[in-house]
Amino acid sequence: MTRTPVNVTVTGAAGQIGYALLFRIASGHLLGADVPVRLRLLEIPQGLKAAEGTAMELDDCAFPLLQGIEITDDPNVGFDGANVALLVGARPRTKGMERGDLLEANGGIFKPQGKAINDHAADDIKVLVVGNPANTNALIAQAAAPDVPAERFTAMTRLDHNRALSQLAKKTGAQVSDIKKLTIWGNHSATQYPDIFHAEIAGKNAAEVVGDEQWLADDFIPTVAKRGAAIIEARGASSAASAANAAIDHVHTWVNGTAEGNWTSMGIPSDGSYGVPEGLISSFPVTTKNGTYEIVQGLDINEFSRARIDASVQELAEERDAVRALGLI
Ligand SMILES: NC(=O)C1=CN([C@@H]2O[C@H](COP(=O)(O)OP(=O)(O)OC[C@H]3O[C@@H](n4cnc5c(N)ncnc54)[C@H](O)[C@@H]3O)[C@@H](O)[C@H]2O)C=CC1
Ligand SMILES: O=C([O-])CC(=O)C(=O)O
Repeated sequence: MTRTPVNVTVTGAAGQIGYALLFRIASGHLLGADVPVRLRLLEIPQGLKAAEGTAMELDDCAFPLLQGIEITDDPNVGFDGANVALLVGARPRTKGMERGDLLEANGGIFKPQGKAINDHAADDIKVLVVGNPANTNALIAQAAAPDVPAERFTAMTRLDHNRALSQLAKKTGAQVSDIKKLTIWGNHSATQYPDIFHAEIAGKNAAEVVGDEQWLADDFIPTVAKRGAAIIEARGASSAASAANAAIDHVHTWVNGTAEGNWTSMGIPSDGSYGVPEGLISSFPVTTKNGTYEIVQGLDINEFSRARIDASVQELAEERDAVRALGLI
């Protein structure tokens, strides 16, 4: 194997998403079947023992691509030389709790991690924040890393994107692989807006194929937006395997590119496109190529969509103002 190993840091490695994520990173699903990886598992002291157990299991898989595992509770060590950082460790939302409640508890985690990324990560660092509230946690980490290009901090809305693909496929009888150009706008929260007006199903406009605005408003959008809560209700724990899968998809697409004629959804710092205030980390339709991404421009936003995008962006602005008031950004 001639390629240089890529250093991948995973925080919250001993948690349920970590357990579903690490084996897929080590087996080549994150970066590619020919890319060796070195894993850094960052945990809090109480999580170290369980992380060691997971590392033992990773050893026991004898993954040919896995060139080392290091476990630490020190962010300065955890992010040293990191090329990819998956910030998963956070306090998960429990029954009846909204994401806003989590802002303060999680702010204390993401500020020091952002600083450690600033001081120690590799120059090409790419950051995906999974831990909720993901968009605003990404903003906190980014604000603490002024030397890292702002666009390297992203938040995960790929799970929402995948959920929307699946719901739309079910409704129309299409295969997921027939659906292209679906978009999640805004926050990874109940205000998010899954938009099918530009989506295509086997080349036909998805909104026209569905032809049922009431289903969109009263069924599709709330089902996708509240899926996280529905999983918690059913499982007694928040989404784990599907979240890990979406994290793999997010980074894989960022690094390896979107297919011609398609796009994906990522929470990224706004450049002001589509009226989203600059700097907010909001989900947009993006294409990716050679490890960079671009917002898809020039989409017509109808009234139905405009109101929903604005509502989610308003929530992001409120979260930003709240963490600003707490001195976290
Ligand atoms: N963006 C998205 O689509 C989704 C986000 N999530 C979020 O992902 C996060 C993780 O979820 P789970 O793995 O289920 O939680 P979990 O509670 O099973 O694991 C979290 C782990 O993070 C660790 N941790 C806490 N603070 C840390 C710190 N400062 N540094 C390093 N590790 C730390 C804990 O010790 C624990 O092992 C939650 O915030 C959850 O809400 C979950 C599903 C989807
Ligand atoms: O709702 C939660 O807390 C977990 C989550 O983000 C999701 O499943 O989308």
